[in-house]
Amino acid sequence: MSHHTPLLSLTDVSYHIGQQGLVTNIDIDIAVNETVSLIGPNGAGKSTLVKLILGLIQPTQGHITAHQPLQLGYMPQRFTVAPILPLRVQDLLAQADKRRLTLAQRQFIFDNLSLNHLLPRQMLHLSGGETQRVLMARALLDKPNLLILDEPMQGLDPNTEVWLYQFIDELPDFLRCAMLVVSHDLHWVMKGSRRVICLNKHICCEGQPSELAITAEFQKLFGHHYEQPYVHKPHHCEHQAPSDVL
Ligand SMILES: Nc1ncnc2c1ncn2[C@@H]1O[C@H](COP(=O)(O)OP(=O)(O)OP(=O)(O)O)[C@@H](O)[C@H]1O
Repeated sequence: MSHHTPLLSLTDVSYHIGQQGLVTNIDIDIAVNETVSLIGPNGAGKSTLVKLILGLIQPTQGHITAHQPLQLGYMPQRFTVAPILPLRVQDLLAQADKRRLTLAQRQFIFDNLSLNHLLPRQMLHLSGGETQRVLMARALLDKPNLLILDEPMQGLDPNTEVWLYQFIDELPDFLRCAMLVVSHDLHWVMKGSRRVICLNKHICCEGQPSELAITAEFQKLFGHHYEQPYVHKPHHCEHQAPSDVL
């Protein structure tokens, strides 16, 4: 299927609570295997849009159409486990549908996310970065055709962050999928070639990063934070080989 085969369309979607429009008149098309970055200030409606796509809430206006059977993967912004609930990493991951990936493919995910030693551990006792890796694995094990990442880099140290961005940029063929990445990391968003949608209740602008920075509304929202092109500087360290990054 080509990059331009449509996967999902939002048509004039709004979500209101009473008189308040959380998102309004949203038109978005996502193609098969396309990566789209979603940015916008706090309260812009990004999480609301994600909930609409996940089907957790229904549009109060407009409609959402899947052009292919959707298999959604979702990596949440936060994951909290009640302190009294025993939940091991392997218990959480066991919820994925085992028929969708081969054993070797599942092992690829465990190996690349360095999860093998974490499997017997309690979710409650994991560090932030370890939790993110488990949540990423959980989303991928379902072999989604649309993967939604909600601020996936929160709480990650710079090395792990660089590594995780690279991981999602270079997913192997068997995991290739469309991605919607909610991000506050303008530097990552603007250095890539992925389509960017800037939300501020409505879509205030969208396009390739090179086109985006020049629109007036974008400048107003982000101009003061986005003055210089980003230069990517992984923190090299004599004592840490790239494979030790995790
Ligand atoms: N159930 C609700 N009832 C009332 N207001 C809500 C509800 N859910 C969200 N809101 C409000 O809607 C607005 C959009 O919220 P949303 O969480 O979608 O924003 P966001 O772009 O994800 O923000 P952030 O970057 O801070 O995570 C916010 O002002 C929020 O307070």
